Amino acid sequence: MILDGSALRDVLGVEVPEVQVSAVTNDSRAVSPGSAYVAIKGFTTDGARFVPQALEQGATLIVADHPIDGAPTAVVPDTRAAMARLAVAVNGDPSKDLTVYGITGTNGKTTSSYVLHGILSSAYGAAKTGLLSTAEIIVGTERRPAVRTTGEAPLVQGTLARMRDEGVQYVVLETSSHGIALQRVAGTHYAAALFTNLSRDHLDFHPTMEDYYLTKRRLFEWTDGPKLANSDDPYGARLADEVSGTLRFGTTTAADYQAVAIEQTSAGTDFVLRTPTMELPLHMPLLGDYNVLNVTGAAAIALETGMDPDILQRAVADIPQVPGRFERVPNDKGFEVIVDYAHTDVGLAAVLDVARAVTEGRVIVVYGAAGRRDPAKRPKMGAVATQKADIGIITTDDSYDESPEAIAAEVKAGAPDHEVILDRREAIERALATAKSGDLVLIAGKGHERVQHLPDGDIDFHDATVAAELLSERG
Ligand SMILES: CC(=O)N[C@H]1[C@@H](OP(=O)(O)OP(=O)(O)OC[C@H]2O[C@@H](n3ccc(=O)[nH]c3=O)[C@H](O)[C@@H]2O)O[C@H](CO)[C@@H](O)[C@@H]1O[C@H](C)C(=O)N[C@@H](C)C(=O)N[C@H](CCC(=O)O)C(=O)O
Ligand SMILES: Nc1ncnc2c1ncn2[C@@H]1O[C@H](COP(=O)(O)OP(=O)(O)OP(=O)(O)O)[C@@H](O)[C@H]1O
Repeated sequence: MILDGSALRDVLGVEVPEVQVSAVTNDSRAVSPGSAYVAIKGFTTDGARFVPQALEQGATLIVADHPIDGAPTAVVPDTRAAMARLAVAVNGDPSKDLTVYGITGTNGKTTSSYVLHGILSSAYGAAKTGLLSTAEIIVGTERRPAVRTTGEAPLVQGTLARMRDEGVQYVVLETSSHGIALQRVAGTHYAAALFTNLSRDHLDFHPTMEDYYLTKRRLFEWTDGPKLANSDDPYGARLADEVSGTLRFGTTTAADYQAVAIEQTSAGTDFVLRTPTMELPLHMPLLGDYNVLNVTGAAAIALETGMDPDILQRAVADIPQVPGRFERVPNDKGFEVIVDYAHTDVGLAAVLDVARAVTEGRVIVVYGAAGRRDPAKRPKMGAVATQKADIGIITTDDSYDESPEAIAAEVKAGAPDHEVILDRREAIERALATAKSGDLVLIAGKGHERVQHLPDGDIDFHDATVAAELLSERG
């Protein structure tokens, strides 16, 4: 849509010069003629520095929190809020025509999002469904890798508009706390919301756990339709108490949607979903207690938004592999090689429990901790790996500008017996060389990711591909 001066004044609620705007971005490098460039004061730099580039590339309007000499500027009190409002308006408020399911929580967002997307695709057809997630953005049958969990508002609203225009109806929007706090999803109409759990993470961004929780709670405050919270989790139980209309899911009798009679089989997991009105036996191809919770939440939201139970039952049986989540690397060596995205102490503990449950042999884990993020979790990850695996090799995750040696030393503080091999390929190679028939090698931390961020720059690295290469080199 093209917004003229008067439409822009309505959207922004401030004085705007007589200009026309057909797109919006906060990245000067992405400005095309007719764009509004929103100059955001970021955590590392000030977007105002890039106004000359934006103008040179054809920006017709600058949105900033202060007047900018020689540029047609709208001065707003909050640039991120203004960007969200512009992104909604310029894309014709796409979420009002879609059924958007928001999924938030510390662990299990991506898995729950894929599970719900898989269920919706089987029930309503792939062409009718979409997904914005950490791993991929899926529009109908087209898939592409995502850059972050919840992109900036122009990406979110632009993708929702494309979905609307291509006939998609049901959209799963993985919603991170950064996404909520930095207004990346502001103005989105959520038809339903799901909360998986909350544990220590992102404390480099949120000053306290309370702030982290309250940020996630906002998603539930915005949602008019069905809201489901995991009542096995203390924060989920609190959320259900605090936001009226929230239903509970979990494995205890406190839950409105309760998973009972859980049995792991070699082909997956069987359980019965006890709902307020029926008992629905379900079989899913996924392993692990946490996936029972992920599927229970997704199934509950599907039923609460009107899905037929028989259709749901078939859809759950057909849930596809989630990229990088307990992903098997096929091989003929007699041991299992699994890639998993677990990158917190809680996630690592959960996936190591699954690894232990499905193997008769030893569990060998290759793991590390990322740079920039909450350093307090590093020794905790070491302690969890020591407690739950037979052999541990500490390696480099995404260290960004932090020293890989220093991060590994912090992890090792919790795992004094674990060897440190900083080169991730070498660490994986050592684990594969150590494994014997019946063992399970778990490569944890990076899941679906295809790039490793290191102090000297980014390199291509995809755990499943590297493991497959090393396995074939071993003959
Ligand atoms: C803390 C955070 O989220 N930061 C994001 C934020 O950075 P920022 O606001 O500090 O931006 P900045 O780098 O200081 O730059 C200021 C402004 O100048 C602009 N700029 C900059 C350079 C240039 O040449 N031209 C230009 O216009 C930038 O686009 C930005 O608007 O805006 C940038 C542009 O969109 C993001 O790239 C950046 O994500 C960083 C890289 C990041 O790592 N974010 C992570 C923490 C994140 O968002 N994670 C969550 C949660 C994941 C989870 O659940 O685990 C997610 O949703 O992915
Ligand atoms: N419900 C859950 N509870 C605890 N751990 C889980 C749960 N679901 C998945 N996990 C573990 O956490 C890892 C990350 O899962 P997933 O990618 O679904 O979470 P996420 O919330 O999307 O993470 P991120 O926000 O970092 O993208 C998985 O690989 C698995 O090991």
